[in-house]
Amino acid sequence: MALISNWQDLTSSRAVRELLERYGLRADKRFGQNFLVEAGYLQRIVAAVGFKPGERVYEVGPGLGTLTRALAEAGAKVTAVEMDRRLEPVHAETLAHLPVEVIWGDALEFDWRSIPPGSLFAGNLPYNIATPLITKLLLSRRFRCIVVLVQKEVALRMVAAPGTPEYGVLSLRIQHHSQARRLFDLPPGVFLPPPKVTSSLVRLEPNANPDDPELFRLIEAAFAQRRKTLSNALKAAEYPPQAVTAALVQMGLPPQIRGEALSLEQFRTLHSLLPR
Ligand SMILES: C[S@@+](CC[C@H](N)C(=O)[O-])C[C@H]1O[C@@H](n2cnc3c(N)ncnc32)[C@H](O)[C@@H]1O
Repeated sequence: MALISNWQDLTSSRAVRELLERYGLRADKRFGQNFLVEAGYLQRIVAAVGFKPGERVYEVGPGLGTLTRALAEAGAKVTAVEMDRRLEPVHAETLAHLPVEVIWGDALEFDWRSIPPGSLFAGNLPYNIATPLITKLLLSRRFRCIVVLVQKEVALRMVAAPGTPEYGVLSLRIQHHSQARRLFDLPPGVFLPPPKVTSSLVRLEPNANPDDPELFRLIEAAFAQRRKTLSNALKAAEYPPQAVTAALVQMGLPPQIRGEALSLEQFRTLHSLLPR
């Protein structure tokens, strides 16, 4: 049986099945393990990161090391955070002699503020941690580019415009901290095992905006009860109703407007008009 000697060796279902079998492993659902097994998509992900030769890329969830290896063979140094320790002996084969450092642990617990500003990120993210992880990456303010493979439904929420069903707190969080683009979709069949849903690649270019907890308290209150008017939703969260009404008038917005109709800019204005 051939050992893994380049990244293409990891890009077929058969090779990945053999590799798992050889190490007595099964993809573990609890860790969101769906391994990417299609070379063309991997190349497009590597290209989307846009690193210079020798630059470091931070990755979460290297899994068998497929994307990790593709990044390293394309000239990146990689620091990857992986939670599933069972993969350690696999990496000894798949990532041998490459400029890759693996940190074992939960990516949600990792101190992303400890890495240099202007860093790059790439990851085929486990579905269950995608949203909190992306939020943490943005709040760290350490990245100039973040490329993530997520469920299409999450990608649509990330890039949604006001007034659409997908628009919500995540869309506004992403917009506050970055410019986001959904680059392309990946069908379930390019993963092993195939997930139930389509995935999408999203590229974020973070800006320098710090967190604004008070603005996001307002936004969360506005979306806590989506079907209510903005005024009622904010009243329920104990914002002073008269001040909200006056602010809406000043902004030229109808009293019955719902939170989902407001852009980030409008939420910022509303926030500035309400008493602290
Ligand atoms: C969707 S797989 C991606 C594997 C590989 N990068 C690929 O593209 O084939 C997600 C990976 O994240 C790892 N993982 C799950 N939860 C994690 C966590 N909280 N912190 C770090 N890694 C995690 C899983 O063990 C798995 O290797």
